[in-house]
Amino acid sequence: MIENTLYLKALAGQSVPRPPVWMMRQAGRYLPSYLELQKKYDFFTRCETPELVAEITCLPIDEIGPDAAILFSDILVIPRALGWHIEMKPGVGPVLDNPITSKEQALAVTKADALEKLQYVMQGIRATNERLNGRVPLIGFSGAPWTLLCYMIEGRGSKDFAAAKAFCYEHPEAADHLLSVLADVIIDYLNAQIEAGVHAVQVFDSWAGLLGPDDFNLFCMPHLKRITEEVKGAPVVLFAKGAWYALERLAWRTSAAAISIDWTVSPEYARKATRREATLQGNYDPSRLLSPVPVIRNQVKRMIDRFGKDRYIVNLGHGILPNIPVDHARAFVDAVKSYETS
Ligand SMILES: Cc1c2[nH]c(c1CCC(=O)O)Cc1[nH]c(c(CCC(=O)O)c1C)Cc1[nH]c(c(CCC(=O)O)c1C)Cc1[nH]c(c(C)c1CCC(=O)O)C2
Repeated sequence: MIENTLYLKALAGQSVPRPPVWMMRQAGRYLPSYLELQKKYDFFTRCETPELVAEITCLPIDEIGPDAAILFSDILVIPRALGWHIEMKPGVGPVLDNPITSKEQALAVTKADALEKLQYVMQGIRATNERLNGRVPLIGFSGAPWTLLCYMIEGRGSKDFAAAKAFCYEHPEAADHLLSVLADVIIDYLNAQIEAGVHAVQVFDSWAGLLGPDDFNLFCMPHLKRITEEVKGAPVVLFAKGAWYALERLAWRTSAAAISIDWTVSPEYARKATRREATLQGNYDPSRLLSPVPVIRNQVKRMIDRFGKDRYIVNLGHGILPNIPVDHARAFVDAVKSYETS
């Protein structure tokens, strides 16, 4: 039994006294307690050790108090399970040792034993639920096929992922093969997470907005749609960052329970684009958490007034930044908890 059901109620479209709140990347580098663990263990050791996963996932629950926990892991565990060696370089981000450069390499990718290699995540989920002890629901997640392809071809983070885009435009069949295999793995992976005990899953398509509407239809939409249809037993939330033009499609032509949005669209636009009936999540500008606390409080209140308290999950429009003072993160969450319609 889950004590705090606000997040799950919002996903189910049920009325709530106030909206739930959590923050993307809430278990991360703005927390001094996390930085202590970062010094002791390397990144993928943290991801692969169930006790550390449980401990890190619970840090923000104990210190900040959001209404849901997100499993500590990373989207790049999938390319790792497919055989890529990845290093998380401080100040640089993820670096893959031999990114895909040829059509032949992309066509040779199969799902192989990826799910077996990811079993440590399921162990992490079980350990986390024990530690959470039903206080809040646990969110599982995966990267989306397009965003994972970006890293597998580019080999590292990039402003425009120009090499990944060029590859897809030159070799559309090979790109489609890779995206389809990734979707297969993601479906198995999310279903296994649900079986292990997560209460909802979120699919991060962080680089969707690098594509225009037509290319989004080619490289993102069919796979996101299939994932929402084939992941069973828990609500699926889609976050296609930057793809404001696809809000209507994401809400109504997939089986997603909610759509997460970044801060470049207004609440009014997002509600209108999703015909006012979808559950939306977002969309506070992460940099805005640098504002003075009274400003954060006012902006959160106004944001809830504009979205409405129902069918709404308060969140940031992208991950929390490392330089956010913990007090400001707490003020964001507290502002939602003290929300009253007046
Ligand atoms: C694109 C992406 C990645 N990872 C993720 C995304 C999608 C969300 C987004 O767009 O922000 C998702 C992610 N990564 C991490 C989580 C854990 C749960 C959470 O608190 O949200 C989640 C949900 C831990 C992490 N993943 C990473 C860290 C920081 C490195 C460290 O702690 O040593 C954490 C806490 C490293 C990471 N992982 C990734 C990058 C680009 C980097 C380096 C830059 C950065 O730090 O943001 C890939």
